[in-house]
Amino acid sequence: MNKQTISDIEVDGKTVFCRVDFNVPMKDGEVTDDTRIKAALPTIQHLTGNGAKVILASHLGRPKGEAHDELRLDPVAERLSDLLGAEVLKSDEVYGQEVTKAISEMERGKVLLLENVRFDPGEEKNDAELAKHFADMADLYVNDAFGAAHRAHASTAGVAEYIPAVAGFLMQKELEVLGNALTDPERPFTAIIGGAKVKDKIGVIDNLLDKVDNLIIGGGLAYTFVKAQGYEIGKSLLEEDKIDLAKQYMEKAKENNVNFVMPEDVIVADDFSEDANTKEVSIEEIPEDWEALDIGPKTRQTYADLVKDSKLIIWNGPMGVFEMDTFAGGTKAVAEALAGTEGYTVIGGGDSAAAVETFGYASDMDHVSTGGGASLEFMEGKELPGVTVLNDK
Ligand SMILES: Nc1ncnc2c1ncn2[C@@H]1O[C@H](COP(=O)(O)OP(=O)(O)O)[C@@H](O)[C@H]1O
Ligand SMILES: O=C(OP(=O)(O)O)[C@H](O)COP(=O)(O)O
Repeated sequence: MNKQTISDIEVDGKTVFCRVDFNVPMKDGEVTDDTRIKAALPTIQHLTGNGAKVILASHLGRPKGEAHDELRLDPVAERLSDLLGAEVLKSDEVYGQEVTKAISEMERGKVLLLENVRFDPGEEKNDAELAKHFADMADLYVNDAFGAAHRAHASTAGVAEYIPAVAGFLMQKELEVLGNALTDPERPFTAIIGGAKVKDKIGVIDNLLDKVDNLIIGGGLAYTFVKAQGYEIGKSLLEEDKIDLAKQYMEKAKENNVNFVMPEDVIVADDFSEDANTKEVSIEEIPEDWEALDIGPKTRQTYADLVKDSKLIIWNGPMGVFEMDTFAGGTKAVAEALAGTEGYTVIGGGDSAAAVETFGYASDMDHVSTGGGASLEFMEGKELPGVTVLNDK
């Protein structure tokens, strides 16, 4: 990586403003999944262990510049404290006198978590005043918030204008794993793209067609491609204005000698519900009033075989409506294949990560990215503002 990291810089005696992505799922005031908090621990422990005062900043949800009690970071501070086995100070302010006082009274090796930075209207506007307030608190900026690296906000980008700025370990790992996968891939290289966000993912497909050996399409995304091939898809998910693009991509796949793999059979349902009537049909036979909500058994086998024979597999987006047991089989089969392959496996995207977690395969994956939107934009070849602002090596 051509950006400086915390390994390149002395932190002893420094006050560090460290942006993390603690945008974690919560229910009734409790953190329900602490993956993102755990992922930031190596950076936090490196800083505290090497004599820095650590100021942590994160967003939670989308409060749009106003304080909302249910989006305060107190439960996150509590969980972080449990994980660190050490006290975590928590401020109710994003910046200001209370914060300044807490920092000046803090000992080295201690951690202070600021309030949800999106309570301040300047955060998402990348307001220079707010960025200066952040920079004034510290000697060094560390960005470890890979999940928010595609946002140009005051705490993810603006602050880096004023003090030295380096990447944390999580940021470094995410960029290296995803970067290596894309720039110097082991082959056969297979990408599996599914889910429902056709608009968001179509750009990734374009970029991946220049890099992969196999491009496997599943989930709701598949049916725009099936339609583009001239088959009827009943009431399955369709992005009408992307049909021409889908055709272009299938052409591009041929030109680039990419094995473009689509479902050959599917599970169709007469209703979008768990107890709908279902049947297995070939892709040419989707009935008019039915919708395809999962890939069928032959397709699962084909996809699993390709995964088994690949050296590198990137997976983004479930193969079916996996939240309903009736349509979870395809996603489960692909997750199982990834868990069993000897190839290197990379999972990106909130729902795919949740699926491997739900099915108990998370620990069998080589890398489960903490960024959904961020990993997609990275794979699309877009610049991530939260990375661009960091100091070059
Ligand atoms: N055949 C399908 N029809 C409709 N929705 C689908 C289908 N297959 C998957 N989905 C839905 O796609 C959603 C996930 O899509 P997406 O957000 O693009 O994935 P990710 O978060 O992994 O990037 C899930 O809620 C799932 O129910
Ligand atoms: O959860 C996040 O994005 P993700 O769901 O795409 O991984 C990040 O914390 C970014 O949050 P945002 O999309 O509100 O800027």
